[in-house]
Amino acid sequence: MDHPHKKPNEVEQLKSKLLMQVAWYCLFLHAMLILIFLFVEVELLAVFNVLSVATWWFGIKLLQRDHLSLALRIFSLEVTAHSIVVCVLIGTEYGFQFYLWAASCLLLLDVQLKLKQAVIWCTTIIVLFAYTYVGFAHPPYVIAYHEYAPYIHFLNVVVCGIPMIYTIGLIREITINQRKELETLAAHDSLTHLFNRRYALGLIQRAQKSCATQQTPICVVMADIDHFKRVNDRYGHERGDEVIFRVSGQLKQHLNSADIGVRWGGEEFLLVLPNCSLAEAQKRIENIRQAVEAMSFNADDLHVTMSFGIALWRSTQSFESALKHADIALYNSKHKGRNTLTVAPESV
Ligand SMILES: Nc1nc2c(ncn2[C@@H]2O[C@H](COP(=O)(O)OP(=O)(O)OP(=O)(O)O)[C@@H](O)[C@H]2O)c(=O)[nH]1
Repeated sequence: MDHPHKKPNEVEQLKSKLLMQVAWYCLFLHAMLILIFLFVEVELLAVFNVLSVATWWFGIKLLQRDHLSLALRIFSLEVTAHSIVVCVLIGTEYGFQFYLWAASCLLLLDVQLKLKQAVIWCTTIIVLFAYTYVGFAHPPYVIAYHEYAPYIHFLNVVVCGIPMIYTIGLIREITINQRKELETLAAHDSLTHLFNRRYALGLIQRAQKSCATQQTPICVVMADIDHFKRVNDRYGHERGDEVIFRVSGQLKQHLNSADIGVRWGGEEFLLVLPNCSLAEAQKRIENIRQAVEAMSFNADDLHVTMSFGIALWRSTQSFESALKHADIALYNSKHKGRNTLTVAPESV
């Protein structure tokens, strides 16, 4: 449900900004057209352009008050009516009917319009576009400088086409970026930015399959911050969060791109190390242990240590079984007095 204080939608904000620029551009364009139509003596079209300037001005005011949807509908109506009137009066030779495509695209940008309604309206506009070639072949007016009609036609097609491509391209980019952002949010834990448990399970299974195919070893490590409850109790929950965040950063620094670092629980982490032998895993985890032990925090007397349990994940074994062995090894590390690592006996 929408909350009054929710962050404004980035696509809607961008649409509003773009539309404001387009609206000012159209307002000046129509103002110029007043002069041009007076010059070529089609006074009726000059009058229509006065109405258009007023409409675009009104639309700009609506945009300034954040009425994007209403502004889009008014702009679309103006462009449709204007194109049809011009085609009725001077025919299709000048290419003004192409603005009907722009009107149709404007309506599609209105997300408050239901898709079904938008499709019906847009189809109607496109049918009108097609009809202009049939219905307005013999216009009542032949304007002065008629020989320039092909050039004006060319210009109108370009003026309609480029902004449409630009706008759709930009919205495409934002949509892709937003999808990536959502994927990152769904995959990571918000405090540590390590993978979350749910997302990591898929990664872990694929990593194990790949190691089994290539017949390379893979290790599973359970890690836990020692006496973390004391940190919370003595320094407060906020400082506790900072410790979890900084320790996670330390873990990340020691992970390769193929490794999978997961926040498994509150102060408990799972590391899956593909293409890594038991001996290599022991060496790497010992480095992490020493790095965590050497960390300093904002509170001078605060120091933390970590305990680890390492298991080799055999290709015949399920993940749950490898995890259980690593968990028991971690328990043994705790039992031995913490700040140490233990290899699961089954792995040796
Ligand atoms: N600040 C903070 N604390 C958390 C978070 N998640 C879990 N905790 C706390 O972490 C503590 C974990 O305590 P225990 O599981 O008893 O273990 P421990 O005190 O670390 O002791 P050992 O594991 O036996 O060394 C609990 O007090 C939880 O409330 C978190 O996101 N932030």
